[in-house]
Amino acid sequence: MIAKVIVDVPSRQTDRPFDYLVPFEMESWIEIGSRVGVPFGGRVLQGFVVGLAAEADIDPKRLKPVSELLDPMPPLLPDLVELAKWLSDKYCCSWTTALQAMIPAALKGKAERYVELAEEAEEGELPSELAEWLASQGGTAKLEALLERFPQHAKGVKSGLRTGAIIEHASIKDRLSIKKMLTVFLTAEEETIRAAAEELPARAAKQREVLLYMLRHGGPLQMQALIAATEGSASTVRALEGKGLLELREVEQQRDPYAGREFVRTKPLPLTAGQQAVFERIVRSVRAGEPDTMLLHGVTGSGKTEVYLQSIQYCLGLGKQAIVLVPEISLTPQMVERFKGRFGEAVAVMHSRLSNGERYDEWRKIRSRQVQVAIGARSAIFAPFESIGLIIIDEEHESSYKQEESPKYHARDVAVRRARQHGAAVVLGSATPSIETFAAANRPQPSGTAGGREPALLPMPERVGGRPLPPVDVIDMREELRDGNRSMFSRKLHELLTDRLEKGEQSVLLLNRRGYSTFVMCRSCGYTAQCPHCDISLTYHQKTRVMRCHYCGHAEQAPTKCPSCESEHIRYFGTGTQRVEEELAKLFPGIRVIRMDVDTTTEKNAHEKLLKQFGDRKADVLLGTQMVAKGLDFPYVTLVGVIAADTSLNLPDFRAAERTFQLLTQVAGRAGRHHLPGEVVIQTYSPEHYAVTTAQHHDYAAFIAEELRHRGAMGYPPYCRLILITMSHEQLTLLSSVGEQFASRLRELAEEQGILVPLNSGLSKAFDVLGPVASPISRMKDRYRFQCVIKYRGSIDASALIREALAPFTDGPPLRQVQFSVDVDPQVIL
Ligand SMILES: Nc1ncnc2c1ncn2[C@@H]1O[C@H](COP(=O)(O)OP(=O)(O)OP(=O)(O)O)[C@@H](O)[C@H]1O
Ligand SMILES: [Zn+2]
Ligand SMILES: [Zn+2]
Repeated sequence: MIAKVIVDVPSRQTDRPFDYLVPFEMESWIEIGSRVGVPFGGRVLQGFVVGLAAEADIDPKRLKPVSELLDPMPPLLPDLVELAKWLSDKYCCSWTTALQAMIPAALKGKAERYVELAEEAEEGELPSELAEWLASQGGTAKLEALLERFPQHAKGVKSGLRTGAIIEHASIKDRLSIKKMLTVFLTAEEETIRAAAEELPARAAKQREVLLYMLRHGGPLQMQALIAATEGSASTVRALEGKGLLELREVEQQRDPYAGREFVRTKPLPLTAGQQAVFERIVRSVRAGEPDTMLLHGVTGSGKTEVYLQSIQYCLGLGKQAIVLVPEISLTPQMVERFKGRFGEAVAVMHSRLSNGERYDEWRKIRSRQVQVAIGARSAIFAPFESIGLIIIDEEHESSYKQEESPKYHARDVAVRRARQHGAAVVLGSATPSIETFAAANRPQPSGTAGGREPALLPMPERVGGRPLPPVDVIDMREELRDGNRSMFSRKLHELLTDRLEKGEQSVLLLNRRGYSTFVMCRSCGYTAQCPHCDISLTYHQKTRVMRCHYCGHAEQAPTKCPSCESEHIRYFGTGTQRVEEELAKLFPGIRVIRMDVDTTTEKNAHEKLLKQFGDRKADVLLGTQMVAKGLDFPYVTLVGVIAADTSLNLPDFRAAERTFQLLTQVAGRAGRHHLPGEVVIQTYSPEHYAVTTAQHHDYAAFIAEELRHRGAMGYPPYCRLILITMSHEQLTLLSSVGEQFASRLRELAEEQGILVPLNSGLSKAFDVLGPVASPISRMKDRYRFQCVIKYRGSIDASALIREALAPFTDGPPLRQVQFSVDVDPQVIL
C-alpha cells in the first residue's frame, strides 16, 4: 500500500503529495488524515496522509517507507483533508499550511533525533568516554544531548555514524503530551476491603486509614489527592499495593478549563412568535440534511442565542453535531455559561485564552465523540466532527472571523464549504450583518431549484418581551467646545452618569480606539518618533515608558528631550482608557470603574473576573474598548456612552463606515435589555455622518441603502470581490521592477481568458488589476512594500489565475526572491 503524504515544509516546490510505502504492520492503521513521520531529504518530517493507493507513481525502488505512525486515531478526517486542499487553492497557501491550521498546536510535532550504540560496534571505534556514557544511558540518547555533553567529540560522532558504530533514529515528538496521573483503585469489593482493613496490625494504622478513606470516597482517587487527604505517604499506598488491596495505574487526564465550575442547568424558554418562526425555518433545513445558508438578522436583545440553543438541541436529537462560532472577544463567560448551562458535558469550548494543553484536551473531546457541540473562535470551524448538522456563526459581521496570517481564510466561507460537505445548515446571526452577507441573502434564488428554495433571510426585528430599543442621543462635541466645555464628557453624558450613580444603576462607556494610538510628538517642532525599520509611528506605553513598533516589535525608551530640536515639550498624545478613567475619578469622586482593555486583560481569566465583578454590581461603570461592545447582557445597565464615535470613521478603509455603524449599534444594544429601560449617548465630531445618524435611529436598512450607493460608486464589495497582493524586498528598484512584471503577467493571463475588463463596464465578468503602488505602510522590518489590488466580478477562478501568475516569481532562488503575500477577500487594504 502506498500513502500519499503532504510533508510539513511550506514551500512551493514541496507543495504536493509524496509517495511512501506503508509498512505491513501499519497497513490496518493508516488512513486518510493520519499523521506520520516520513524520511525527507535526510531528515524525518511530520506529514499528513492525504491519499492511499495500490501503486506508487514513482519507481518502486526509490520508495521509502513511512517511518512512524504518530497517533492511533487519525487527527484529521477525510473531509478535512479535502477542505484543506480547497483552502490552499482558494487562499493561495501551501497545502501543509492549511492542514496545520486544522489541528491544535500541541500536535505540531518536532523531529527529535536519537543515537543508538550499535551492537556490533567495535572497541575503539568510538571515543571511549562517549561509548561509556551511551552505554550508561541504556545504549541510546538524544543526539542533541550527546553533542551538548561532548562537544569535543562531534567529529567522533560523525565518523561513528558513517561507520555504523552508532545508528541514528528520528522520531516526531509532540509539543505536548496527554496528561497522565497516578490513580489509586481498590482491587476488591467493599466487604473484602473492610475485612482486610480490620485485620491490619495496629502499627499499620495509617494503611487502615487509607483503605477506609478509599471506601468512604467510593471510587478511584488520584494518588496525590489520597495522600493529601489522609496525610499519608506514597509508601503507605505502595505497601497496600504490595498486599494486593490497592492498584496503581496511570490514568489519562482531561485538562478541563471549566473544572469545578457549576453551570446552572437551563431549560428551553417558550419561544416568542418571532423566535418560533425562525426556529422552525432553521429546523426544516437541519432536517432536510442539505446544505443551506441562512442569515438571522435579529436586533440586539431579540433572543438570537435562545434560537441557536433550541436549534442545536434539535440537531443533536438527530444524532448530528453542531459547531458554534463566536468572535474571540465575545467568547465571554456569559456565552459559555449559556451553552454549558443548556448542554452541560456535551460542549467543548475552544478559545485562545486556554493553554495549549487545555485546548488539546478540548479538541480530543471532539475527536473522540465525547461532545456533540463545539463552541469557539474562528478555528473551531475545523472541529473534527463526523456528521455536522448545524453551523452557527454569531456576530457574523465581525472582522475577527478572517485570519490575518496564512492561511488567510474567512471562517464564514469555510463554514459554507464545510456545510456543503456534510449537508449541514449554516446560520449567520447578527444585529448588523455585513454588507456582503446581507446582499447575498437578498440575492434572488437561482430559478429552477426543485420546489423553490425558502428565503435565506430570517428577520427578528423586535426585542424579546416587546422591550423598546433604547433612545439614542447624538451630541456634537464641537458645540460642547463652543459652549466652553473642554471635558471629554458632554454635559448630557455627565448629567446621565450622575443620575445613574444616584440610582445605583450601571453604565457602559466605550472608547472607540480603532485607528487611535498613543504616539510621541514634539510640540515645538512636530517631530514624531518613528520605527527605524518600518514606516510607522511608535506606540507609547505609559506603564513602562517604552515606545514600541506594532509591526516588528522594535522597542526603545521614550525620550525626555526632542531628538530633533532638543525641546523638552515632547509629549505623548491620544486618548487612552486610562485617561478616561482618571477623568471619571476626578469628576465623580468615589465612582467605581472597571477598565477593560488590552492592558487589564492580559492575565488569564482577567476578562472573566472583570465581567463577573461588573455582573455582581461591584462597579458603577464598565469602561473599555471594543471589548465591551458585544454580547454582554446585564440587567442593570441602563446607560451606554460612546466617548468618540468618529475615530474609526476617518480611517482610509472602505469599510470604515460599516465598522462604525456596527460598533455603535452593538454597543447601544447593551442598554435596557431587561426590565429597566435604557438610554444611549453618542459623542461625535461628525453628527451628520450617515453611519452615526442611522445608528441613532437603529435603522439598518437606511444604513445599508446609503452604504451600497457608496460601494457601487467606488467599486467595492459587494459589487466586486477583492484580492490584495503585497510584495516586499529590501531593494526598492528590484521590488518595483518585479512588481511591474507580476502585474503585467497577471494582466496577460486575464487578457487570454477575455476577462480583463474594467469593473464599470457593466459586463457580467470583469477583472481589473490596480497597481503596483507603494503599500500604505511602505516599509516594514526594513523591507519595502508594494501592493496590487485586484477587483473582479462574475464566475472567475481568480485564485487560480493568481497562482498561475505567481509561479515564475516564487520558484526562483530564494535569496533574490521578492516575497509575495496573497490576501483573498481582505478585511483591510491598509
Ligand atoms: N423566549 C424568551 N423568553 C424570555 N426571555 C428570553 C427569550 N429569549 C431570550 N430571552 C432573554 O432575552 C435576553 C436577550 O436575548 P439574547 O441575549 O439571546 O439576545 P441576542 O439577540 O443574542 O442579543 P445580542 O445580539 O445583543 O447579543 C436574554 O436575557 C435572554 O435570556
Ligand atoms: Zn522637537
Ligand atoms: Zn518596526
